[in-house]
Amino acid sequence: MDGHFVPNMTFGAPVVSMIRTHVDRPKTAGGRGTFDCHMMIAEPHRWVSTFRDAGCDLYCFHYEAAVTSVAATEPADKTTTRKTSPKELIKYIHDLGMQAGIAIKPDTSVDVLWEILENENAAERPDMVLVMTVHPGFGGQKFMASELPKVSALRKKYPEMNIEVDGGLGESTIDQAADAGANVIVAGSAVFGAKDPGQVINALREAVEKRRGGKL
Ligand SMILES: O=C(CO)[C@@H](O)[C@H](O)COP(=O)(O)O
Repeated sequence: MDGHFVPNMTFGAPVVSMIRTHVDRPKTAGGRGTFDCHMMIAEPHRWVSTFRDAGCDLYCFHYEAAVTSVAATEPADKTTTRKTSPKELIKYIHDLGMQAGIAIKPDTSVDVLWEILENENAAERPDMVLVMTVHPGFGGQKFMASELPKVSALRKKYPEMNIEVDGGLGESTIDQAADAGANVIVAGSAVFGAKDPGQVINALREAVEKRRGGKL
């Protein structure tokens, strides 16, 4: 969170880099975990290489930020090329060796994603879609079930794609999200506020696995 795209600020690349030293690389690379960096920031093209170098595995940017990036001035960091369209940005993220995610806010229609997902060039297609189930900016908000039809529509067209939900997820809301087809779950308050975080994580994982025949 950068205080521009959303009205709040959180940690940046140096913190990601420090945490990375305590967490193995992705399972696919023999490690324990994937660093999925949800970039709630304006001008997401400017930070791709910085977060790659910090240890990010999946760089997830907001559709709204990519399409509204202004091209009037050069980026301060001239080592990165300005990328304004989602498909260019996805290719750039892939070129730098990361997976690419694209996120939409509650006010954004899922229809903006079809053209991006149907791109014939795999390098320009996202590996994951994130459907926000709160307005981004703050943890601890109420889950918006109104966003789940977007998840269902995506799952119907893309049975195997990673579909993430974020905001207000916990044991009381996971069934709705999993029923709609979400298989990547972000939970802040429910996990960090729990007496037994591991138990909550297991419950969320099991709810998804149950719907997906044992696979996330
Ligand atoms: O960053 C955001 C929203 O901006 C989310 O990732 C929340 O932080 C998730 O937290 P909870 O809604 O689970 O408390």
